[in-house]
Amino acid sequence: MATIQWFPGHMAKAIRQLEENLHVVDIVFELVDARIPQASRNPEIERLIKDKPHLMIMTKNDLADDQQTTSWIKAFKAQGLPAIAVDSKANITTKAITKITQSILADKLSAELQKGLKERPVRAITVGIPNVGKSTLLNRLVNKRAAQVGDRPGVTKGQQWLRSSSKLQLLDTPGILWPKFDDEETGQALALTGAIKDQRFASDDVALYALKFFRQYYPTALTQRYKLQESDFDLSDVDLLLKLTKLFGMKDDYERASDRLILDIRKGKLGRYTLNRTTGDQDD
Ligand SMILES: Nc1nc2c(ncn2[C@@H]2O[C@H](COP(=O)(O)OP(=O)(O)OP(=O)(O)O)[C@@H](O)[C@H]2O)c(=O)[nH]1
Repeated sequence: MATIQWFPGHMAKAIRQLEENLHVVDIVFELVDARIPQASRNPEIERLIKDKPHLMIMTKNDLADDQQTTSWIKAFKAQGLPAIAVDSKANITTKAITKITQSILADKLSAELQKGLKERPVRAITVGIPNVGKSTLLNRLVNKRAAQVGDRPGVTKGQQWLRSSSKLQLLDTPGILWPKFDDEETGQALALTGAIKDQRFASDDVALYALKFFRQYYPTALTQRYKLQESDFDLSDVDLLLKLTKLFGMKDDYERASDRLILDIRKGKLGRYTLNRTTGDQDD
């Protein structure tokens, strides 16, 4: 399997900037892809954030398996991490995030009021791996008519606070983390969802991973989409990929067929799915 080349210089700079920005925010919005809540998490994040209040935002929830999302929210909560799942394209997202943020910070905010301080907006930064949906969420959260609220002390030069509402402001520059994968499955899950650039992986490897996974967890989605027979499930993953290649009219070009399968899955044509399963929770 190809290994991602993260340039140490870029990584160090991103971390430095994140550490600087952490001083000026009340809360960190850590974004993970709801289809891969584990693979899209950077394991260093907790160390970087330290004691800062922290909200897990599971993006692309419209593409993920609802039951799994519910289990993941519970699992995060059990680790002391409040979590919410969102579709950044939906209007209700802003309200839901503002509400949960206010409840996480309720004690801090009411203590400030009791001290006689003025009511103020909460300040947040979004962080997450490339392609997880940081810009899309930021655009959803920000009231574009009155977006910029100007430079404030402490913010890295050139950065701005963006106003979401009277209750919430966001740093315009998200913190970029990198995915880390020491095992093949994590890499394949990242590749299948499009979190990693395609050319880094052999598409047939990713397609075989996808077939194995869908056969186990969403067999009906697979049979219905490609009009497979139940007996096709007796085939090995490789033979099933070859069968799909024929069904797609691609003769023996299994690489092209792999690309097509991957694209179908990414676009949600096989329905909603979650690749990282919470333990002890199987459906189908
Ligand atoms: N279906 C769905 N797609 C989403 C959602 N959020 C983001 N996307 C899509 O995911 C892709 C990546 O979103 P971006 O907002 O550009 O991600 P990013 O984290 O800012 O990416 P980088 O700039 O690479 O760090 C885009 O094609 C978005 O349309 C969501 O909630 N649901």
